Amino acid sequence: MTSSVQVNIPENAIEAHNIVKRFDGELAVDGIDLKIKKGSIFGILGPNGAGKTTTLRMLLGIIDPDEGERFLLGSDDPISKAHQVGYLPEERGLYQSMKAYDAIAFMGALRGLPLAEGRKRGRQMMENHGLGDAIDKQIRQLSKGMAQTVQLLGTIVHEPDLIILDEPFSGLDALNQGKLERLIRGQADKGVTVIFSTHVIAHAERLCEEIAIVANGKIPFTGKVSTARDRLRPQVHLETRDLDGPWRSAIPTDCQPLGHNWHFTLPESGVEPLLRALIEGDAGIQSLSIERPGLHDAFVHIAGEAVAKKMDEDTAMEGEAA
Ligand SMILES: Nc1ncnc2c1ncn2[C@@H]1O[C@H](COP(=O)(O)OP(=O)(O)OP(=O)(O)O)[C@@H](O)[C@H]1O
Repeated sequence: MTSSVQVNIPENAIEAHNIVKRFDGELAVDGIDLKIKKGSIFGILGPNGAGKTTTLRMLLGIIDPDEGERFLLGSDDPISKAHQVGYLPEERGLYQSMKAYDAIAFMGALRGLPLAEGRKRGRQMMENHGLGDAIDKQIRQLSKGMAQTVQLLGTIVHEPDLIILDEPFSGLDALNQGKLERLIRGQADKGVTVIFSTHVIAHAERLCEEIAIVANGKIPFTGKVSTARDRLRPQVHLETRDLDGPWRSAIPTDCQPLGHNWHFTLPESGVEPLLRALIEGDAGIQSLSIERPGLHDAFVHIAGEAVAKKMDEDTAMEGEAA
């Protein structure tokens, strides 16, 4: 019997220290560090092949890292915590001949929930998620989106403390993606930790307080979405009546107007000195907007153009396939 080490890290659902995984000598995950707070929604963001699934599998204990260590709910033996964890793998699949509510109960039973209780909860959950008409239907009779929702309900039917979802939005239409976002928020509101991987920046931006950006088996950034965005300075878009005047010194010297429009990075001194100079210098402001960069811009800055382009292509390809 192997003994497991319990560490007291109450604030973190997951900790990984320098975990490495090679397949046939090739590095799939190259020394990743992660800390994921309990009760948070955490996004693992990166293009296909970046190492997201391999990382999740190591965190769950489905595969072991070649190097490094990871703790799931405080244990270095993640499998021992399986009853407290819900996992939606990237490969979807349910027994086609099972009734929908039974499929949910079956998944719960695999995580220790008595079948009768799973059936009761399965029926209730389907009602609550607008699938009341499909409760007694076989999986093969459901649409792809409905089957995926049933699988997701089966992932959470045993009321886990930690939910790990691998590309949960893949293959869902916009309506079902919205429903899934609400379900994830609802779980987090109950104090459940939700970790999901995605190659769609918008989902991470809408849902997560914290993210990890994964590129080529490494994590070039992990932390708050707002911290990632703050790595880039806001952009100023200004239209002036005049083209010259004392206010001109407030605009970076290398910025040339396009007609009467100026586009530049907000100077370090911030918004107020700029506004004061424009007003007191009588620039005749026709329009002014100051835009904080979004997560997409931050992603390009952190992961590089090539990785961002690959991720945009993955998203576009999926859109075509859906
Ligand atoms: N079982 C395996 N055997 C060999 N190579 C693997 C195996 N699993 C993953 N890899 C390789 O490891 C790298 C990382 O794959 P991984 O599936 O973790 O990426 P990902 O970011 O989850 O992308 P995707 O969403 O496409 O699965 C890829 O080069 C992949 O081909």
